[in-house]
Amino acid sequence: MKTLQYKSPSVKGTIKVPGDKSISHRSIMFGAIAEGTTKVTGFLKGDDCLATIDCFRKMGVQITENGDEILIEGKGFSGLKEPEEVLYTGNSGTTTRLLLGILAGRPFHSVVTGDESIAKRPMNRVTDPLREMGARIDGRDDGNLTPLSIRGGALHAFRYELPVASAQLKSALILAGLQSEEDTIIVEPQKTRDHTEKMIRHFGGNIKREGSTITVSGHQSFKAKHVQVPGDISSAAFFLTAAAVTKNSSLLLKKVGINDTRTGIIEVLKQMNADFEVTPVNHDEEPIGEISIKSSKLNACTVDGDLIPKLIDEIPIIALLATQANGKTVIKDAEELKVKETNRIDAVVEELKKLGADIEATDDGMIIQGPTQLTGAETDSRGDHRIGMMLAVASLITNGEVHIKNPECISVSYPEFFEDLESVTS
Ligand SMILES: O=C(O)C1=C[C@@H](OP(=O)(O)O)[C@@H](O)[C@H](O)C1
Ligand SMILES: C=C(OP(=O)(O)O)C(=O)O
Repeated sequence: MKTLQYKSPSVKGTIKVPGDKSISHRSIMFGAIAEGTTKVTGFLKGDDCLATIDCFRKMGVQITENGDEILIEGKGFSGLKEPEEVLYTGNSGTTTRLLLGILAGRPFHSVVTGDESIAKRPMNRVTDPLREMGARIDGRDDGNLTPLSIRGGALHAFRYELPVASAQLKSALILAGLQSEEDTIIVEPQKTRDHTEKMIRHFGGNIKREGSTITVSGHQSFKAKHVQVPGDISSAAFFLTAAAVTKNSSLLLKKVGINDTRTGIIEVLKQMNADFEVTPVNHDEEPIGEISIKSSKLNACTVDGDLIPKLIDEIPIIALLATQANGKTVIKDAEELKVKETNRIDAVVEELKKLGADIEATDDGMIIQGPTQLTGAETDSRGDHRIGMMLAVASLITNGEVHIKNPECISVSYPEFFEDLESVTS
């Protein structure tokens, strides 16, 4: 249990959030399937990405830590060995789903399982199309739930329209497609984060995009590269909110990834009239920027449609922002929240209600009326890192203590979160 109480704090100073989780996972995967030594700097040493490292070590890939660097001795797709042990993906949906895409093309047997939250998350969105490509996959609920058993092998030509906007599903099919005998064509209903596509190009592979259609050719091989992981905008969102909702605040966030498939939070801050500025500092494939933000007088807004995939993980903290914005904020088209680490519609609504927020769940999102003075209460992260961090930021503006059950889960994406929060609050 964590107890937090602040008396009218300001959020001030400079902060560098840890590495991007999505890019960190992919850096290990591409380092493992490339040939040569890949060096990764800025890697997120959170539980989820450490689970990815562990899975590839179990397939015989040598991965070492050298201070701030991770070194991966890749030997190509064919260098991956049949694991003797179960591949344990912990709490990480990204590890589980992307790994399935790699395993689908490997000529060996493996078993993938995760924690009790992963055991409830739907895997058939990935296993059904991978079976159509030629992989043999079985598991509970006809291959929908972990543990999953995979026997990969030759994959054939495949065209698939994704039934759901999911970068994990898209990436799993791309990773399988890279090993296929023929082309794989994937059509996205909405644009989702494109870190996999960018990493393929970075490692010397090719992938084409025309409108919403992605074409991946098979039998690709990659050469080791240096990957520099930018700060995670999904982690930055908690501090952007902390500064915007508190008085006399002024915060600078350095080296934040501002890939335009991830900047939905920036668009929401703009719509809410927040006092902030984004300054790009490079123009690389994965762009990086500095974001400065001050205490803000916020207006309510609508968050929906194509914006949702660009901020899907930020919705818990956007809900908190909305409790401080003037008017009715409507979040819709976000059914995917129901299949994250928790059902995040229920978790956000029920936990924020405990703090006195005026918030209602809908079938595909939530409606929040603001501004409200929040009050202290007993709350529960429910084992979901993003709910835990949202509740911790909420404690900055409650007029009593906030007790958070199971705060440890925050180490999934942000092991130093409480130290960083401490360092910018006064
Ligand atoms: O591809 C990725 O790295 C991720 C994709 C998103 O999931 P979905 O693909 O399920 O939307 C996101 O919620 C998750 O935190 C990371
Ligand atoms: C949904 C998330 O991650 P994953 O799907 O990888 O568990 C998240 O980090 O909010």
